[in-house]
Amino acid sequence: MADDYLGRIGRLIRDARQHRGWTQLQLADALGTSQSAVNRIERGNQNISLEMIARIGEALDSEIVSLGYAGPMHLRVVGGRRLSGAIDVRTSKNACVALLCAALLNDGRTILRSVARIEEVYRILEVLSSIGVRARWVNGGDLEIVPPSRLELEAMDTEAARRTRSVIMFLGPLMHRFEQFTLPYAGGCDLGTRTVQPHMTALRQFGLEVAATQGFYHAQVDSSVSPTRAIVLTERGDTVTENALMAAARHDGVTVIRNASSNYMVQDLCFFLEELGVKVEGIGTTTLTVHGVPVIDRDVDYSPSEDPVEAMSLLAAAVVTGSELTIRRVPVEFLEIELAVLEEMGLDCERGLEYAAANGRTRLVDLTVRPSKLVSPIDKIHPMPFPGLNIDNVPFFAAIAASAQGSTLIHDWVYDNRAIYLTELTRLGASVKLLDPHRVLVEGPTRWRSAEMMCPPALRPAVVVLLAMLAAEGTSVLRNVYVINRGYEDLAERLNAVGARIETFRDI
Ligand SMILES: CC(=O)N[C@H]1[C@@H](OP(=O)(O)OP(=O)(O)OC[C@H]2O[C@@H](n3ccc(=O)[nH]c3=O)[C@H](O)[C@@H]2O)O[C@H](CO)[C@@H](O)[C@@H]1O
Ligand SMILES: C=C(OP(=O)(O)O)C(=O)O
Repeated sequence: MADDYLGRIGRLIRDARQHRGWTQLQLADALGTSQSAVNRIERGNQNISLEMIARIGEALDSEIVSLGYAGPMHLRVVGGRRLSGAIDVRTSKNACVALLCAALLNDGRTILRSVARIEEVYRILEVLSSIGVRARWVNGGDLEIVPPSRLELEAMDTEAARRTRSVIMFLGPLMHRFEQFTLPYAGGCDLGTRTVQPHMTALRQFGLEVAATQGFYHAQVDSSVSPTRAIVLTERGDTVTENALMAAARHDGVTVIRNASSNYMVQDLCFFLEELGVKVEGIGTTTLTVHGVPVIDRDVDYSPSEDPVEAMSLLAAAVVTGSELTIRRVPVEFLEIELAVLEEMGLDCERGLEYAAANGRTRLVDLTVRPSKLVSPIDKIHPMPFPGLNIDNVPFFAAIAASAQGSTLIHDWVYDNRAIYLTELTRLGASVKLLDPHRVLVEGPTRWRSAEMMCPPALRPAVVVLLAMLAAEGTSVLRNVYVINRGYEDLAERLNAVGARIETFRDI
């Protein structure tokens, strides 16, 4: 009976794969497994988990194989366990999505190496595929992107586009291809108001005018307009800097961008533009000078760098569980302030020798974190644009502060809502008092207790809750973790490999 069941599922998978026109190897690549494993699955010779069936369904875009509707994913966490061993940091969501948008600048073939397999990337891939871009996984984890001679913008998958904030970065590349186009409003984490006005102000100097009506941006480009002086960004934002860079990349002339973000994803984009033949001066500073190239048609390979925010998340996992854990491939330049603050709080951690990331530019270290008696910092924790403490790392300080002796003031001036979500930690036993929408006071240390709860609708606070569950004795349940999968690849499996016990389950 069981064999028959496996055989039937195998045949369904084979049919769906053939329908998609994929080889077994292509499916294996998409799943990060071997061709022989796919062969065994298709012949019914392999036990297959519900999770794997859901992944195959997603990869093949087949409702049959996903057993109808694969519902939201949840996590069951058996907490109170120490982590140990070593875990690698993967490539960053924020660089990967920017580079996928930047691939639209190139008429040639772009290969991005070891791209994070995360929902945010999947959404951008869905948008790219819907407009005719050939985007496919190759070599197990690389992405090959080849734009068609004409993008079919009218066919855009607007539902996928609305689920990400990153689609706003289509503005810069599309300006070079169309005099008129329409994009849906950008989504992303629910963090309160996130204006796109700085994007419009910057791109206006390249002739872009945007009218926003009924959920869409209607863009109009006057190609006779070009910047007559330096573009001064009204905010030192990451994606606005990336949009200005992409507009400048194919602008026939030299563009100076001031008040630019020099954050990690912006640096990755600059390195990629250099591969495309666009000279960028001032990388790592707040003034970027871009020597544009009107036509870019190159076959290029680029390796996005490791994610500093994932590194911070893993470090926080070690701290809250009182573990000794080595976090490998940490992009240390983008974690310097965080480490300095943590060392002041008493964190025992050791850095190995620096080595270069696969892009040859970003500096990495392996970092070993040891169980430490932490005390609260004297000054408040607050973010600043790079090289300040990373805005996306602030939430992790809530979990760390809850593990430290004393009270810590966390001031997230950037986002309207993110600090509010940190109060969810009280359900797991922490003392987190909301002073106003931007400030929380955390009193530690905490005796964590298990709980069952929904994910807050924001990526970093959701991961912070998961980390607290790892620390809490007993079994916790975290429901609807799409928001975590938006930015982290196989987080549960990878934490399990260093000693966590997290089970994934779905409503079917
Ligand atoms: C895809 C991507 O790369 N997303 C990142 C990017 O989003 P992104 O670049 O889209 O960030 P936003 O433009 O939303 O800026 C974040 C917030 O910071 C405020 N702000 C920003 C800069 C500044 O100089 N002054 C200021 O007030 C903005 O008004 C906004 O409220 O940057 C954010 C801030 O680092 C990160 O949280 C996101 O993970
Ligand atoms: C806020 C974040 O992402 P996004 O800009 O994609 O919403 C984040 O990465 O924490």
